[in-house]
Amino acid sequence: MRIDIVTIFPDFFGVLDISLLGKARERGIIELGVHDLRDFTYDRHRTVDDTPYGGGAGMVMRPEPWGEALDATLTPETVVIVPTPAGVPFTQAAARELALEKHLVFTCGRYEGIDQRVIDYAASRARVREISLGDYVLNGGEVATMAMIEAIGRLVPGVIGNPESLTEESHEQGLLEYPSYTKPSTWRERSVPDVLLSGNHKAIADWRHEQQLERTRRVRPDLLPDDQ
Ligand SMILES: NC(=S)c1ccno1
Repeated sequence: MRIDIVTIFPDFFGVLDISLLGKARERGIIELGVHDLRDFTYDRHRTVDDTPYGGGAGMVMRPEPWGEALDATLTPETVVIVPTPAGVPFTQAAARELALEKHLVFTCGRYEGIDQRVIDYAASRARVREISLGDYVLNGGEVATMAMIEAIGRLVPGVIGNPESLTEESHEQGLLEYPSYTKPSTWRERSVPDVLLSGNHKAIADWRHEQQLERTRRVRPDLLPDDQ
């Protein structure tokens, strides 16, 4: 997979050189390109924004630099991801789908957002997904892009050493994950549930599933299937 990010804060993504994604890049599983939107401007001040038509507070990102940034990154296989509070909620299912794509371009808006014609133009050349991390407003798309790259990148085939470890995580089966424990068996007078020490694999699996249901009922009843 190749990922391109267009942003006015390219240094923000330096952290993607380390950890799991850093290793995936070293192994050639994921390629990453970070592009400074100001490199697609030609005025002395490298201007990327201007006042909104129709008035109103704040500034809007100009279409011209974005058009050139898209020209430099789009391919017929690209999925353009626009982080925006006005987007479709991001889910584990979306992360799984996007992890199978060949090329993602993240467009990090700032100010009051990107001129709408940029999104419309992008949609004439590639698939575009406007995605929200949640019902709250950030100062720009960079934090959301980082979170999505983490969620998507770890699902790209070959990135996680043991794919089985992905199957029992929260939201993978539509339920929240069960509680986990490790040594010591007793810590500050709190002991690990006896079933986990029993060696009875069926009893452990049943207990874990029940814990998933109980935690999901308590914390996220909206995720429960109707028959649970
Ligand atoms: N909620 C999201 S993804 C967002 C992007 C920019 N501001 O909020």
